[in-house]
Amino acid sequence: MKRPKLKKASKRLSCAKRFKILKKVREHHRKVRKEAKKSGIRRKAKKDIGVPNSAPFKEEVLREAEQKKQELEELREKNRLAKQKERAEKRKQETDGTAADAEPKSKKAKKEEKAKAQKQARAAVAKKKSTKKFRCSELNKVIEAADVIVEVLDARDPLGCRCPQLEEAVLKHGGKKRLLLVLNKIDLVPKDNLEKWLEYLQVECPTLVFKSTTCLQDRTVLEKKQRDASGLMDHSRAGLTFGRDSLMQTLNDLAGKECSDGMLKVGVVGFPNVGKSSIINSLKGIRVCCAGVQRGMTRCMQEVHISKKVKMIDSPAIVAAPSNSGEKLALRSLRVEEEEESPAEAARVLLKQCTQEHIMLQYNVPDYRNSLEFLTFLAKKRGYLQKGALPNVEQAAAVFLGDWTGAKLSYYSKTPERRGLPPHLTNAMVTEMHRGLNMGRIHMANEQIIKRVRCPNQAFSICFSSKGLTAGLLRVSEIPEEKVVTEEDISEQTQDMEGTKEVKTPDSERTLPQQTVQQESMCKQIKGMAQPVSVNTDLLEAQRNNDDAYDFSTDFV
Ligand SMILES: Nc1nc2c(ncn2[C@@H]2O[C@H](COP(=O)(O)OP(=O)(O)OP(=O)(O)O)[C@@H](O)[C@H]2O)c(=O)[nH]1
Repeated sequence: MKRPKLKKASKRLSCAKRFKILKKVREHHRKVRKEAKKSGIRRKAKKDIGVPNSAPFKEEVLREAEQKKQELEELREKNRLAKQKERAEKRKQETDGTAADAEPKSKKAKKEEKAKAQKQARAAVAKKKSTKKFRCSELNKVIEAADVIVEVLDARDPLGCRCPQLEEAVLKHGGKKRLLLVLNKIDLVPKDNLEKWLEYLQVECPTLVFKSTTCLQDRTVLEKKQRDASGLMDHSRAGLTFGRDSLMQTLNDLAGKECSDGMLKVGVVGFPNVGKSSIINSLKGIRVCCAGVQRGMTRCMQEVHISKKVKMIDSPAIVAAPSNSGEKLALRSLRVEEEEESPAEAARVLLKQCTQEHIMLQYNVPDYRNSLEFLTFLAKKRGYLQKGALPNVEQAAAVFLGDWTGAKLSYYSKTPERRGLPPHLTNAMVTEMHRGLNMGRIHMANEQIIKRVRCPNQAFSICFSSKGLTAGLLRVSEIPEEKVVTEEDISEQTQDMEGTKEVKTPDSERTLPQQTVQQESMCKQIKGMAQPVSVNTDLLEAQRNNDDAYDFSTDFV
């Protein structure tokens, strides 16, 4: 039997199917909109509903609208043309450099010139401050202003740090100015040696031992650390100060006795890198003066209030007299500073004053025949290499010299046999220097400090033969004129150097070493601008003798 036909298919759908369709539609619309947006088709503009026929004055309204439309179009066209013109002019100015553009340019140039002039002025001031004459005049100002002069001595070579001219300049005031010796860096010398030196110096002048903190931070860093919960107190060896109380007590005593206005001015003087600034920083408890391995960091006098009664004055280092022997000058790298001697030469002179075994032990290098070999070993060991993986002897020498004035190397000098007072001191002066000081308390404090401080073992320290007092220049007139290298000189020299580099002569064998020597000397003069890259002339020699050497004129096509 045939089945009856159904009336009509039902439109009923399951919900899932219905939602699926709706979703698909939405997606499709989204896609269309996206594509329309991409192709720049805007939404359909709203249809103007026009003016209904029933409106009164329909004709006038339409005419007015038309007029407005035309006006708007004209304005748009005008703007478009003006913009076009402006753009064309700008382009023209850019290519031709017309007057319109020259104005902002000249402003820029003026600004640049001003900045350059300011930079030059600053450089000139910095240069002036680094001259020996300026340093000397600043030191004289400190001596003049201070009631007490603290002469800082590096405990590793106390005699070499004493300047008879300075002591004379202080003592000539006949008791109005007091002189104190402070034996700093006591943590770098063996205890026995320190005690001997203290005994030796105390006979001539009141001496206090001191160990400065070498890792102080400035106020901002300190405050930040205090705020930070993890900021713990620095109890490391470098962070400890010894001798602060003793020195402060002595200065407070002097402030009570010597000072009428209640504020004792204490000038801190000495040769470069003996630790003048570090002592002031240690007394203050924060980093107020610049201290560091670099020589001659302090250039101007700087006053620091330590307490209500005591004010310290940091001073630039004493200028050493050129009449001093090479051995004395080498230790504090004084001639290297003036670029009168190369670091390698100063290192050679210094090595001659030391026992070879001690140097080998300290630097952990094998037996060496001469200073050059030692420096080569040191350069290899520390990885100071230059082009072609050759040991950089000059760098090794500079580091070696830095060690001798820095904060780590342990060496000591033996006390000389006493043969009376030095020529610049008299018995009356010595008595005057000890007047009013509680010497018993100072001795006790010194002993206590020596007991507490951790000193290196004599067996691991370098024994060094000191060459005695170092003469200094205290009169500005005695200092010879220095040639101040200006920025112009530098740029001229650099240009010359570039010129020398460009010279091409057929006989390259002769010109190459000459160029190198010129460049090296120039580089030495332009300190800080470039690192001298020394060329191993032996290598060049070897290349010249090498028959198989690559010939560019024949092999290179
Ligand atoms: N181990 C040790 N190092 C110290 C001590 N005092 C200073 N130093 C280090 O010696 C170096 C020189 O210290 P400075 O305070 O800059 O010496 P300065 O005499 O003020 O130097 P200039 O201002 O350049 O003349 C720094 O690297 C200090 O960390 C000390 O008591 N012990």
